[in-house]
Amino acid sequence: MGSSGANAFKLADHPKLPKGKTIALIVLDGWGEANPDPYNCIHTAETPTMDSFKKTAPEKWRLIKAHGTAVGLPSEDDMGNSEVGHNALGAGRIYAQGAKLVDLALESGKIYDGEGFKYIKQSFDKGTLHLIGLLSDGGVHSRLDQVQLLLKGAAERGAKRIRLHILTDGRDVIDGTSVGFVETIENDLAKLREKGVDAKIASGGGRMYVTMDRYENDWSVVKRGWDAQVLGEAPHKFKSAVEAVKKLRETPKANDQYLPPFVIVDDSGKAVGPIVDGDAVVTVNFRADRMTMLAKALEYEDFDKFDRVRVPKINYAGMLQYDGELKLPSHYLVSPPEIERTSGEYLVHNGVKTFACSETVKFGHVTFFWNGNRSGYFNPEMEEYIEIPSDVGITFNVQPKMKALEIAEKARDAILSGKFHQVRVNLPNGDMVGHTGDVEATVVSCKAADEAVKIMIDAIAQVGGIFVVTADHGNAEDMVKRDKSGKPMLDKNGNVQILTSHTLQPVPIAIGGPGLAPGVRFRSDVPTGGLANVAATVINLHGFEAPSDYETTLIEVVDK
Ligand SMILES: O=C(O)[C@@H](CO)OP(=O)(O)O
Ligand SMILES: [Mn+2]
Ligand SMILES: [Mn+2]
Repeated sequence: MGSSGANAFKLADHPKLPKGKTIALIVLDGWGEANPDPYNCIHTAETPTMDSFKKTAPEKWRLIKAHGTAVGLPSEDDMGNSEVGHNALGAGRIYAQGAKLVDLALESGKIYDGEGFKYIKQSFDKGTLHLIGLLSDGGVHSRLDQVQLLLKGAAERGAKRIRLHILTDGRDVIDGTSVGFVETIENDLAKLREKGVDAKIASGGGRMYVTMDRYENDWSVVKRGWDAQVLGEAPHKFKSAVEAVKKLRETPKANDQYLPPFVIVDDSGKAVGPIVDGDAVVTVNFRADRMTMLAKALEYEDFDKFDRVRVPKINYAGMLQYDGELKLPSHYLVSPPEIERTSGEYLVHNGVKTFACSETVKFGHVTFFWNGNRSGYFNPEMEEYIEIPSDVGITFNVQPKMKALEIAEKARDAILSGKFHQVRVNLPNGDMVGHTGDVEATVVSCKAADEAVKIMIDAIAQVGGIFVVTADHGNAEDMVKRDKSGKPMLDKNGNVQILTSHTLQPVPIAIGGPGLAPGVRFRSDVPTGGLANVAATVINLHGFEAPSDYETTLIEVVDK
């Protein structure tokens, strides 16, 4: 099909469901379902609105899968995340995602035959190959084994001088694991050196403080990385990265996510790996949101977000292309999934006016990811997207309510305005505060999210509309690392190991509201339904049949 005119997007009328209802489509970020437990912050928190759905209308409440192959990830051990979750929610189909595509390209060796690798290879003779990215096996933004394979593959194909610029994690993996990951990669580099490749770690820093900001929330994060990676300047200088990470973790409250930037220096105190003219650079994260800002800094000639001081002439490629619309970066090692004909695009072609809103840290989730990794509007006459500025310079346990109230109020106004048929929001609380590992703050955050849901549901009641409340993956419902039997695991000091990452849990979906036609309920014959089934469901509730290649709808209409 593709974009052969509006007709290609025409949807058939739903045989039973009416058009024109206002639908609030609410995504609670990081809100999974798990057994009651002291580390289940959603259970601990007062969440009367979310609880009421299950209690009062069990035939309109169910769980759906939000991790692993149900969202296009390599295996059932892969926790869900926002990118794949919102892609599935918006696109209604399951696409092999970045992690999987990179695995396949590395396994087959095709990664080395592509245009992107040939492009960076031009620098191997005279220049240095720099790899910049998240160093962990979290599998959300990058994966250690992929970096290891790429390192080896590049060395075998002629890279003589390699520098790594690492970002420590602690968000997709347990805090404190950075040391082990750095040791592992140092081993690999030592083996390469034995083979005559000059391979070293050149710089580093914690992902949330250095480089991996998103949606232009705080450019100073990217600047800190630029200074270390490109200019070779950082407040902390060390002889080795293992020493760096160990030392920096000794300061009170140190955390892998927030380690300050450091550079590795030689005996004379000179940085071992600034990026200079003639070098090649690969950003090794496959996921887009937290690499886009750096990609702009590396690629754009006109750039005014911070003073780059020196802009080296480099051959730069992303692991993937991070933004298909902006064609950013223009060179990449693996082609991203081609997500097209998303529900958002169908709806604008069928007269459904859409409003989308979140705060900065999740704004791209309900727009860019939702629309298949596409920036901007399909049709500005039919859509309005509102971004509420997120707090900057704090960790979100300090303000766990975040902007939930503001998002809900904007959505409420949009619902009451009568201008929109779909009002879509993401409430970040469970996820963003869950990632801090602060259990008490996460409880507060979940309550705030629940209150926000109530505001929107009340507005829907006023206009006779419909609500669909769901989530993109788990996080706040389980805040502790568990052994196989489910018991919390302890570290060597006897403290429980706090889980800052997402989970493998399913997420709830609830539908309701006075506009929901009588007889609508969840089908019982889609037991393995997942996030990708939501798009067809919502399209039905707007009064249309879903495209035939979409994952099936979760609802049926029984005669009443
Ligand atoms: O913060 C992020 O980048 C990820 C975790 O790595 O979370 P989410 O997928 O919820 O955006
Ligand atoms: Mn999320
Ligand atoms: Mn998250």
